[in-house]
Amino acid sequence: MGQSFSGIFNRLWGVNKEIRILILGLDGAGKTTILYRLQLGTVVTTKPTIGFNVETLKYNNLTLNIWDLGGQTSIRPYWRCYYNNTAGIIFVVDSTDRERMDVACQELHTMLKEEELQESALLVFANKQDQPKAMTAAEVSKVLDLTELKDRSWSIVASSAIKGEGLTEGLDWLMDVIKDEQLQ
Ligand SMILES: Nc1nc2c(ncn2[C@@H]2O[C@H](COP(=O)(O)OP(=O)(O)OP(=O)(O)O)[C@@H](O)[C@H]2O)c(=O)[nH]1
Ligand SMILES: [Mg+2]
Repeated sequence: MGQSFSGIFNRLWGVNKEIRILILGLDGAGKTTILYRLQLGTVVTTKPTIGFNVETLKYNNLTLNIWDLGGQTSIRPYWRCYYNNTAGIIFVVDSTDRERMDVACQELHTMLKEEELQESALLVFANKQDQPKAMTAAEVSKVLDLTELKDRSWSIVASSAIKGEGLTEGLDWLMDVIKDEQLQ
């Protein structure tokens, strides 16, 4: 009996449901490229984002509202205006940008301290893996201090937005976690 109820809930979860996802990270990390790669399946030519892009993506029976925010230093203070009601955060790192890993780490942990994001799951993309000098996902995980995160579902996935690798895998993980947490 219990099992059949949970089966019904599982199937009903997501019907007409809207899920809010934020894509954050330093400028040039590949956020906008990832957003449109996920939505259109192609690589688009981007300009630095001033403000945000928001797109709707159908994922199974869910509607994902994905907000891609500009990552330049001067606009990072505005990220917090978008935190409310966020189910999942996608934090994108340029894995070749070794000089700014400490800045990425700082921005990530500052953001995760915000009250409004305490319930949000975190997916990190160690992006630009097609580049020979890219740090591995394990190396990025270490410099970002991800193992220090407590009481939060998180994962790091190696990706290349240009080649389209890792993106679906990452999104699948994020949606599974959000579903599990909302069904509890
Ligand atoms: N080689 C490689 N280049 C990438 C990858 N993803 C994005 N880029 C390139 O990196 C540059 C910046 O990408 P954007 O998607 O505009 O970066 P962004 O994070 O949105 O940057 P802001 O809008 O300034 O915050 C572009 O030239 C992209 O083509 C990747 O996986 N591999
Ligand atoms: Mg952008």
